[in-house]
Amino acid sequence: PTISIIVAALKPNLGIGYQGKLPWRLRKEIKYFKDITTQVKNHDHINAVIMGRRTWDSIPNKFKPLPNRINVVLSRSFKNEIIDSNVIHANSIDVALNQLSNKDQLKKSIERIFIIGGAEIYNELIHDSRIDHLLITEVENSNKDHQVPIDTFLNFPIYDSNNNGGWIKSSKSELQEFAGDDISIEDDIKEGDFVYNYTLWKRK
Ligand SMILES: NC(=O)C1=CN([C@@H]2O[C@H](COP(=O)(O)OP(=O)(O)OC[C@H]3O[C@@H](n4cnc5c(N)ncnc54)[C@H](OP(=O)(O)O)[C@@H]3O)[C@@H](O)[C@H]2O)C=CC1
Ligand SMILES: CCc1nc(N)nc(N)c1C#CCc1cc(OC)cc(-c2ccc3c(c2)OCO3)c1
Repeated sequence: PTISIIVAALKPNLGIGYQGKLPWRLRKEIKYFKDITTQVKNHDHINAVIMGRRTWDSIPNKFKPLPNRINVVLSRSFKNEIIDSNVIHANSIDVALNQLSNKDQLKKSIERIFIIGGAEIYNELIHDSRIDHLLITEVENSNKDHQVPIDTFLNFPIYDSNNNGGWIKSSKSELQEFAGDDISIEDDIKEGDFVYNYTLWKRK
């Protein structure tokens, strides 16, 4: 299965969190995240989401485990175990990927794997050659008089003019193809002071 990082980040500094939570509540963005991480082409398959322990802790209980997806939580103090049919604990990304490839212990085979945060996980895995795609929701603040409190940032090389870490932004039609026709990819979505766009990045 392909492995994609999926993240919503405030330009230009790529802020992604504040005091352990999301810095914003973007209704349509949450639906996009749910749809794109849940949707499978083959209904005998299921997708997996991999997240750091702090992100797991920060998701409100009523929303976790994220439904219709295998939830893998990473912690260095976890034993590697299957908690229930949809929750797996792992103490490294390698163990997590091995558990997901172990067909006989999973009811359905995995179609896509999404790395869903947070900062520590993103900033480690952006350098991992196993990551195939970046799905970045580029968020901008349209109200110059309103500062957005942020304390957590991505360290992604992709916007550096010279090297951009070998990543290149795909066209909107390539993103639409990745998402499939059931997911509408709107441009310049406005919610409150925020304007945001969904983007797909591939390796050169
Ligand atoms: N804007 C967005 O799209 C998103 C933003 N966020 C934000 O990110 C922030 C959380 O990020 P952050 O605090 O960095 O925490 P993370 O969610 O990245 O979790 C960090 C924890 O994951 C475990 N971990 C990290 N690397 C490894 C590894 N290689 N192997 C095993 N376990 C590992 C450790 O757990 P342990 O300490 O137990 O060993 C570590 O403390 C929050 O503000 C959240 O809202 C999160 C998701 C999406
Ligand atoms: C949903 C935000 C998001 N967008 C994108 N583009 N990529 C991501 N990786 C994420 C994420 C995430 C993890 C997360 C963190 C969180 O608080 C820190 C809450 C949720 C969350 C997950 C499901 C929800 C929901 C919130 O509200 C309604 O349903 C989900």
